[in-house]
Amino acid sequence: MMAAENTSSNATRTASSASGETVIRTDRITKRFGGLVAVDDVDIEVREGEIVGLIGPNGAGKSTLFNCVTGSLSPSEGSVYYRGRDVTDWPQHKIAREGLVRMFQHTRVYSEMTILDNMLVSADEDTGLERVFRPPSSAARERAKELLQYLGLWGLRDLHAGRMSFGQQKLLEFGMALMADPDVLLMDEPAGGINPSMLEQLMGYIRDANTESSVTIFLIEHNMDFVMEVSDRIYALAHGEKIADGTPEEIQNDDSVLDAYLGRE
Ligand SMILES: Nc1ncnc2c1ncn2[C@@H]1O[C@H](COP(=O)(O)OP(=O)(O)OP(=O)(O)O)[C@@H](O)[C@H]1O
Repeated sequence: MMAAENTSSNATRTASSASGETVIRTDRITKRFGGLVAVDDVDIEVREGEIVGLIGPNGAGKSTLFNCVTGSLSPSEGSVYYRGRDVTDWPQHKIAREGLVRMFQHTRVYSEMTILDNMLVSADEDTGLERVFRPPSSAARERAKELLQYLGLWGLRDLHAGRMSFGQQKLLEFGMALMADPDVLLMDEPAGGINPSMLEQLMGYIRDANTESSVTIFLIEHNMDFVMEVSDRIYALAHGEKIADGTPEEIQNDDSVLDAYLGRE
């Protein structure tokens, strides 16, 4: 019912993803830093084919929850499941090998390398130093070319990444993430610092990755217009606790979400 009031593409995705297998699940995750409870007893679930948003005021615990899911932090309590397997104590690189790729708020492109080389070192072919010393396969080169053309960056391929604009670097980082052929992509504020004209473009790329390359997407976002438009479902955190989850429309009308953003207790 709610989904039908969204855009038609959103409604279609919501309908098709509802039956999807659970890809990520957290079971009562708590993360403490000393006396501070950054994430407090949080259950979330991301299903195959969904775009799921994670919102909340500054310090709500969003990045900490992401870090627990990707294995860069160990939760103090609770469990993380990836496709039904308990991965709570798995190191980050082992979870990443299962296809869970993380993008960061601040771009992590290699600024002294060309755009094309940034793409090639991101191919999902080798690990560690092998990536640097082994020449990329022709398949990786082909894929890099295809993605750079798609992202409008092929003409700039020989430019050092450090010379690109911030928005272009974010696009490059998105391309690098796709080179790893992700199963699930966790994006930390994809719209942050992007100019308005690039936002639509970025949303299109995220949707294409989801619909055409079957990438399940879980994203943290402060830009409300963006997260409401792109997400099938949204979780809201405040003070480490899950305060709401639902369709974008449900979240927009949720009193506890409004209270959290307005600072009302
Ligand atoms: N490594 C750490 N050590 C101590 N405290 C931390 C650490 N990481 C996060 N915190 C604290 O945990 C709380 C949650 O932080 P977190 O970065 O997860 O929030 P967030 O919702 O991602 O915030 P923002 O939107 O500002 O990025 C904050 O009070 C933060 O100061």
